[in-house]
Amino acid sequence: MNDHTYHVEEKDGNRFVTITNSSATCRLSLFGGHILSYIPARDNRDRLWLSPLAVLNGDRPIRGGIPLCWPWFSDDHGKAKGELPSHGFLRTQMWSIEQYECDGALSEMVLVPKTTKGPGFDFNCKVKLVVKVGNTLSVSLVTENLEDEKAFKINCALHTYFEVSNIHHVKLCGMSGNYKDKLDNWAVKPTPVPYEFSSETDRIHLEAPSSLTIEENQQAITSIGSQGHDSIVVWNPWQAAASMSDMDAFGFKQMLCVETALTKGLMLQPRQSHSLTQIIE
Ligand SMILES: O=P(O)(O)OC[C@H]1O[C@@H](O)[C@H](O)[C@@H](O)[C@@H]1O
Repeated sequence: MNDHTYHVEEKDGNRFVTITNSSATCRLSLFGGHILSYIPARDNRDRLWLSPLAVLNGDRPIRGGIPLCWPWFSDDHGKAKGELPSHGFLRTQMWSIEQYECDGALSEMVLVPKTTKGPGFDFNCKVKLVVKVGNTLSVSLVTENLEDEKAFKINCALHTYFEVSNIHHVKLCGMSGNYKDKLDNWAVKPTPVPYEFSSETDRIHLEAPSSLTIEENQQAITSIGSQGHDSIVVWNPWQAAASMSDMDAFGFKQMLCVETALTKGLMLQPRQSHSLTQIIE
């Protein structure tokens, strides 16, 4: 492997791509178009958390990294809960590489899913994931409406699991306004100040800051830029991790999901395109 290429490895019916350049290494799974790790060369520290129990063979969505939610978020698909897959169907299909470029320090890969149609969504559109690996990791989920006359509604999210050393010492900085609390029947509550974590957390923040920072022990460890979103989702399962088969009971201590999301329903007009971007520094 040289600095200007990427490497593909086949394992357990899945294909894994490693992009390496002078700035960073990024590993992704073609099942789900799913980024698994992002390690800048300057400090060799993975910014993403991947569950040691994650299932990577395509049997189920991958726990950790950057799952892609599309064309709906969570169970907001208009049908009874469980009738359609939570977070949509992009994260459970094979993707392929459409384009790749690298100048030695910055690599850009474009991936496309096998299909954009599935139960619950039957519109003509193009979806692509644009991954830029350099001193920052930039991920854009782009949706283009290819219908001649029909508009359609989408929600989506870059459901990123950030690695932390100990959630008890973590603060999320830069958030304001109200959030809807899924754990309290969607009650609307003010964002806590300081924003710390001591129990299960599942919140849709209704304001959409373009810049957030995860601090640990008063030190900024990861910055999160967001574009094209209307909300930010913050999730940590805490004790509920114990009942998840792909997460160990104490895995919640090492992760925090901060998700750049569209949850309010975006109407995409014919020939219009939308890009949801997260930039990790
Ligand atoms: O287990 P999943 O389907 O990957 O979802 C994980 C979590 O994803 C979050 O985005 C949701 O707000 C939570 O309610 C959900 O539990």
